[in-house]
Amino acid sequence: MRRLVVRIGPIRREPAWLVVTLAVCRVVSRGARRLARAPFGVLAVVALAGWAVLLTVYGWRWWQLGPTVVVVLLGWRWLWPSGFGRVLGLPLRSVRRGGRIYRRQWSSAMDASGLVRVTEQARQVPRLVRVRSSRSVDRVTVEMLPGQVLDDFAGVADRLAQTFGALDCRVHSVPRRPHRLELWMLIKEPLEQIVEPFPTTVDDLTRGIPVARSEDGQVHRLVIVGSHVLVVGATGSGKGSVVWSLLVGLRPAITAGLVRVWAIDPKGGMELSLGVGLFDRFCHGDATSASYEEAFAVLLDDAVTVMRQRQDLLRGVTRLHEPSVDEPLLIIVIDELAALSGWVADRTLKKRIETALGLLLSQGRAVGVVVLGAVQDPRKEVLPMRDLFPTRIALRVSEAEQVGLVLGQGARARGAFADRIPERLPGVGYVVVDGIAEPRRVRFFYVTDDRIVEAGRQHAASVDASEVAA
Ligand SMILES: Nc1ncnc2c1ncn2[C@@H]1O[C@H](COP(=O)(O)OP(=O)(O)OP(=O)(O)O)[C@@H](O)[C@H]1O
Repeated sequence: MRRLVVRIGPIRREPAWLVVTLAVCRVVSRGARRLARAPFGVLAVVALAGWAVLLTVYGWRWWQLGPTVVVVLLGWRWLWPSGFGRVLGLPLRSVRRGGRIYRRQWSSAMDASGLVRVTEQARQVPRLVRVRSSRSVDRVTVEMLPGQVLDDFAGVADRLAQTFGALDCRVHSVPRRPHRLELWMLIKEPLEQIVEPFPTTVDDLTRGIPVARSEDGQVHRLVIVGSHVLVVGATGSGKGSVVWSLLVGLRPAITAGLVRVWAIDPKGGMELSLGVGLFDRFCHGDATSASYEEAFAVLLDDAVTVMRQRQDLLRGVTRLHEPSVDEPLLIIVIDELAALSGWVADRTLKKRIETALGLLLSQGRAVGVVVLGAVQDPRKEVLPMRDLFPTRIALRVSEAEQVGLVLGQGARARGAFADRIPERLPGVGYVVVDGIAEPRRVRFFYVTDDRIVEAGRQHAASVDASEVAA
């Protein structure tokens, strides 16, 4: 008798009963975990069980079960729509879209995109593992064939999007699963809505400050400890929202004395002055200074001095500084980097600024002196040290070539189309962190002027209160 077997990927073959049992166990345990996180879901199950007991005691009627379930589900959906969506709505949507759209066309879509391997013995198709849908994105997990890499899929992302009727397709690696990847099929623009800032705590300094929402609806965190951050974007692309999402999110750590901010605003203080309450030092040009670039050079030289002192202190003790009240993380915020590197007319000053910046960018992060810089134009003659920033963010840029200059060669081929971000979506951009293959598309928080001022006020009030207490 022939045994029924199910193909699992290109290599393994397992009996069907084992695959089905494992799948059922996975669905039940996932459902139970989701339910445990949804109080109304637990309540609904308890209510249904109670009702069933009552019906049994007073005479069980099968037809009564249907209306009971409907009433409970409607009540749940009405009273707690988000929990209902998470526990029931989205899993059902995942099953429906997974079956109707992806599984049905999978094999032919892989074929049409050149991802199928045909040998004399077999025709090997990358395996569709599962589909998880949110309202705007379908995350399709795929097991690649031996020898395939993420770039093979990234190269045909446009074709895959077109085949499955998505607006766009992004390819992401799966942590700790080198054989798998995720295709994020965008059903509708997930970053259309403005994102309100999230509250932060001191602990977020090490976990990463929440600064944005990513396409799958998750909060995106930016780790500034041990990393310089470069923000590039055309005028009006929302560079300010990146800077302020981070600085306002850092407010608890600033108040706790774990972070100090020195800010340089070459645009005469127009960009950063609202947050002056959060800064330890604030340096900007004005009409009365003959050469305000000199002031920028002094600030950068002082930062280099702090860096040197830290190096003496930490040499032989640790390779990565941990922020403390005695030795806080020092963040140098520079609103327009080009004004410091490319546009300085005085040659001596230009050299001095470039030397200080180069030293900070090449040696500062290990000892807790980091740079957060924004710039409109990423070309080498304007920003010679752009490669020294481990975290790079490209908001809307004007030309396709600029994407590679900011995010690294190949980033655009992996789906970072920063040149295609529409003007109506300021604050949307791609983030690349050294060591992580693919860029993430996110929308940064919309931080109003009032919030920035409020953050400065909160900081000042806490400092005053602690001084009075002392
Ligand atoms: N994350 C965001 N969400 C929604 N709107 C935003 C966001 N960021 C910025 N905006 C809006 O976009 C406009 C331009 O923003 P911003 O001034 O930060 O751009 P910029 O890149 O700093 O421009 P410039 O280089 O000219 O200073 C502002 O009107 C702002 O309200």
